[in-house]
Amino acid sequence: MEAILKDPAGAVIGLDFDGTLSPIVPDPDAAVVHSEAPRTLAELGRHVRAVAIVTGRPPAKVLELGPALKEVPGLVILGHYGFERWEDGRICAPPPPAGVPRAKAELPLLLDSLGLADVALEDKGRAVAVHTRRSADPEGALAALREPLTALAAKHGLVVEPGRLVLELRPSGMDKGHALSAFLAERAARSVLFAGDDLGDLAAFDAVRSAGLPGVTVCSGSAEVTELADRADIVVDGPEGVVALLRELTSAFSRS
Ligand SMILES: O=P(O)(O)OC[C@H]1O[C@H](O[C@H]2O[C@H](CO)[C@@H](O)[C@H](O)[C@H]2O)[C@H](O)[C@@H](O)[C@@H]1O
Repeated sequence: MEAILKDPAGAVIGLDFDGTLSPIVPDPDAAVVHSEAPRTLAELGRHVRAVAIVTGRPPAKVLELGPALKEVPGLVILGHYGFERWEDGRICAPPPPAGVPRAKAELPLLLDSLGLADVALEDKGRAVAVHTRRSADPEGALAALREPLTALAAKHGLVVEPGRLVLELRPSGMDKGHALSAFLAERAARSVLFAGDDLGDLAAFDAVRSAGLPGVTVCSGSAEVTELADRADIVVDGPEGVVALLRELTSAFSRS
């Protein structure tokens, strides 16, 4: 953190969305960005080299759940684990893989055969997520789904990305670590801070460690995922704690 405080103009700040900038809620479509996050990111952005949201969500969805983020100067959203990028009001995205609609078409029958009709599907375009948060037995449903979804993903050239009571079928070849590393190089970062809450953020933590730069990893803590806290430099209390930390950083930059 010392390097970031000394030289904010060289710092890149990477932030996950769900569970980090947006509190976890039962319905993925009902998630909203923390009310103070857009203003905080705008203020932070005035001091640092770049602020990027690095998320498993499509960028368009992030902007739907946090419309005020569109007004944050210079903000970049690396969505779908880095496959899609939003910047300056434009989305850059390669064509979605054919395996996703094929896997999605097979899901209802598979879920039915497993007796798991109460799980929720999230069509993400470039991926499809199976959520168990609102099931009668969320952990049991997740365990029952792991093997059949892995087989379905393999059949259609996809991989399974595990998350908070969710298993997502998505294309391989990209993760938050690759996305963050490429962004650090692009911006010639001199230091980096990344905050996340979920298993998909571990790749970004690894990218911070291997960047060859002074780096800070922040865990947006929850009782649901403990792996990140063990590997983080700083643990804060959920999105409220993340926003408070970013505010403190901005105040420190303003004072110096
Ligand atoms: O990379 P992220 O920004 O953390 O996105 C990861 C997944 O987040 C979303 O699911 C999670 O948040 C939901 C809303 O709070 C919650 O209902 C769900 O249980 C969580 O797993 C999102 O729906 C997924 O598409 C993202 O991949």
